[in-house]
Amino acid sequence: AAPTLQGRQYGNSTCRKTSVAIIGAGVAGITAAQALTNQSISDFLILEYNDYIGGRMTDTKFGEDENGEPYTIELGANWIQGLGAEGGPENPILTFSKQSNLSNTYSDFSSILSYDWTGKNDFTNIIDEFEEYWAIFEQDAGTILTENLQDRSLRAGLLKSGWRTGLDAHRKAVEWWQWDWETSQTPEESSFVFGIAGYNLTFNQYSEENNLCTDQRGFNIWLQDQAAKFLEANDTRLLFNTVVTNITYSDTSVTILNEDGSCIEADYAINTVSLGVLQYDVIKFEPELPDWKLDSISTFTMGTYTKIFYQFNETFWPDDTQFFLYAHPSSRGYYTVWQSLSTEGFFPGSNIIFATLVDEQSYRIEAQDDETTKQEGLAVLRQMFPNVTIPEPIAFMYPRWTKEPWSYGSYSNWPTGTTLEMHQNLRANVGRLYFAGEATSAEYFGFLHGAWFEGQEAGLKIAGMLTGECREKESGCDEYGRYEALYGTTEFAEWNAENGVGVSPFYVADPEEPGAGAFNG
Ligand SMILES: Cc1cc2nc3c(=O)[nH]c(=O)nc-3n(C[C@H](O)[C@H](O)[C@H](O)COP(=O)(O)OP(=O)(O)OC[C@H]3O[C@@H](n4cnc5c(N)ncnc54)[C@H](O)[C@@H]3O)c2cc1C
Repeated sequence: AAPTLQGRQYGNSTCRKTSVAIIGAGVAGITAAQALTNQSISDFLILEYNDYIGGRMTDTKFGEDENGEPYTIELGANWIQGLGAEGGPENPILTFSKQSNLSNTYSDFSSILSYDWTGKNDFTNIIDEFEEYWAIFEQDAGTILTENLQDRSLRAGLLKSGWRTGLDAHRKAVEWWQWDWETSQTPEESSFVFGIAGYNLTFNQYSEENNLCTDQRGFNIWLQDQAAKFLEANDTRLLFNTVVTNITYSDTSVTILNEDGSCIEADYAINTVSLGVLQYDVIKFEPELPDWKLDSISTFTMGTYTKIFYQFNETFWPDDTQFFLYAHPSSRGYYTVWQSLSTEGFFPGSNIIFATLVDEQSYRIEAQDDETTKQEGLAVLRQMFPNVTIPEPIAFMYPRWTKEPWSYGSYSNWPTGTTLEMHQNLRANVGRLYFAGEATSAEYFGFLHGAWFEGQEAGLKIAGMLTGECREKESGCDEYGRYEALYGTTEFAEWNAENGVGVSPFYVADPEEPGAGAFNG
């Protein structure tokens, strides 16, 4: 039966009681629970939509090996990004991966060949060229940051540095490989300052190295192993297949209603659902979330990153190369990056290769059937390798991240003109309801380690408030800071003729009052 609100008994003894309710068993939810456990708080419940620990770190079985066994492939997060260098911190995801003996292989981005509609065509020199511009626009972003100048789009930053694609398909492909492939959005859609800062905080602070998980237990095994340190098998505090539909919050408690009619009454709650889930209004909040919260939820963006997997009966591409860059003559981002798994260190002999599409291209293929997409990719491969007779694949699949009701997209991004204050409002609690996850990380949005640190911080803050003992030194154990009004730079009085606006933007022509709209007399 469809769940209704009628069976709801808030504050009534039929609600299960707990100190802390955690919504989501992804990275942030598990680390929040671990932080609570480490502060001796064991009275929590984790409510999870799916039936596994991992959230957007999720895998599936695909194709088959020579023994007829399927491969485990990652549909979501796949890399440990920014491993860490000597003298600097180690990425916590690497630390946990080591504890789980996770199989992973270094992604060598210089192992790349380039192609276009004519077949093989070496334009990899443009990659080096782009990196020279990077050194310039990175400096510009730093100046904007330190001097509190106005943010602009990454596109504006690129143009200012002198980088141009014009209509050149090869330059567009290189730009896509260097930017969109990482952030899942275009330079037009991305903040210049926070895009570059986010990049540096991961790849300069840790290192530029990325390792791809090839573990046949699935990437999320490391998170399951961490969870097993404080959750028992079939722990009754972990509720799978539990879909939260309503949250009632106040300064004294949080009550949560689930789709199955059950309810939870908690002293505190941590909501770790994705920004996409928040944007789709899946969960009804009571009272309605305040304006400053709704503004931040609607400002930050959720990108989509789609991996399209093909298995063939042979490896017809060079099996010593990891990446294949393809420039389509007119469509930017059209099957631009292909990644071989049939390569030493990955799944050699698997004959598996996958393409990545993001953003508008992802939305386009999510709206069409599998067969159409399969044929599009095959047509691209046939352009890339004109001398090979490319057969139909023996296995094919791709996920539709934008349509997943527990994710609605892949990971977040900062649009042009955002501020740290606007972002802080995404992190800030409302009453006793807290928020954590990849998107609430100002430092590492979009990454596993971002979710990790944010879950930990929310858990520690709440533990501090419950026990009166603060472990969270830097940001404190009270509520998150918030900014209820965020002002721009242009005062209303500056809307005047001197600045080029001689007519009031609120003026509507009125025959009774001719000329009434003019400013300044
Ligand atoms: C395609 C893709 C590729 C990526 N690649 C990388 C990568 O290579 N490296 C990297 O570091 N990061 C990568 N990421 C990002 C990384 O996966 C995320 O940053 C991270 O997993 C987010 O963790 P989280 O805990 O914030 O959110 P989630 O993992 O989304 O956890 C939230 C949990 O809440 C649950 N939930 C949602 N709605 C409800 C509800 N109504 N009721 C109950 N439960 C609910 C969800 O099922 C989920 O388990 C990638 C993501 C995607 C999708």
